[in-house]
Amino acid sequence: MILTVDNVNKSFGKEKILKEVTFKIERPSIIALVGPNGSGKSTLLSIITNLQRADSGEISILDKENTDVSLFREVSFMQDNTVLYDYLTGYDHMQFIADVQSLSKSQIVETAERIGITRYLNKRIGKYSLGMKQHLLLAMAILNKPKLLILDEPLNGLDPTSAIKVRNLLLELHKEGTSVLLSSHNLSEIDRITSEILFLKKGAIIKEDISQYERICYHLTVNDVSDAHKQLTKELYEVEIISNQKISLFLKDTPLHIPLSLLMQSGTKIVEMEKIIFGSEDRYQNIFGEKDADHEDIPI
Ligand SMILES: Nc1ncnc2c1ncn2[C@@H]1O[C@H](COP(=O)(O)OP(=O)(O)OP(=O)(O)O)[C@@H](O)[C@H]1O
Repeated sequence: MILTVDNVNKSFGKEKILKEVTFKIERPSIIALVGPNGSGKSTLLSIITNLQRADSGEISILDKENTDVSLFREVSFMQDNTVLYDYLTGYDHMQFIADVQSLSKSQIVETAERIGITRYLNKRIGKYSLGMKQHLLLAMAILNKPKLLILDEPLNGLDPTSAIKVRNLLLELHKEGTSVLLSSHNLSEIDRITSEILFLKKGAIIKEDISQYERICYHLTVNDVSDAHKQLTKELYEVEIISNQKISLFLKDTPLHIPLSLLMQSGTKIVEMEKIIFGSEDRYQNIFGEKDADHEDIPI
């Protein structure tokens, strides 16, 4: 068993943040923790990594209690960049971890290369951009090749190219046997990494394999919208007219060529086609919707 979270409760004052949170990671996987701002994701991750105490409940990692100090060699937690010291260099931060865990200098060099931070490793953190800090934090977290890698918003502040690099790195680490538990607001990136999602709603976990909700939608620009709509609905396809030239066609298991040939045989001209995948974003809207005002951002 990689991680067991059993009946975890946590309140701050009168506010109950986590209510009987229970879930397991049984095999090496990538799991995303998703919820609105202030829903308790960071609190849960720091409780799992024993940086905060739960009011009640039990947590074990790799079949040891999460308070077991020997776990620091097998588990890493990437927190936000407030853990970095402005007057130290990136190398100093990596060196500190290497010293504590008896890792070699060559591991620092290799990891820095892998993440692509070598060129600024000797600069002070005060001169790092947000994205550079995120890369360094990630390098620090994977330096010890952990069995369980826990990441709080690893995609925060990354440009699209860097986000793709980080996504590919997480997929590679997973192939190498690392389990990844990450919180993120970037649902389209999450869809590309995993379909296993823990939604945190009003303090409780809703665990879902969202691949069951994944649907592909094609926006088709056609010469005759109402005729195309008629032909497809007659064959029980899910279709919506979105403008006087465009329809949306939702497919789950049917190959695209079947409805397309149906349209062409009935004389419809398809001028343009765009593919859209619906996954966790759809599900997020269903679970949290706009009416869930419990965790609305409060203007300061
Ligand atoms: N040390 C603390 N003392 C009091 N309240 C706290 C403390 N830490 C967090 N909270 C409150 O607990 C709630 C959950 O915070 P948390 O940071 O875990 O949420 P989050 O889901 O990670 O949010 P975000 O997505 O905005 O990062 C918030 O209402 C926050 O104000």
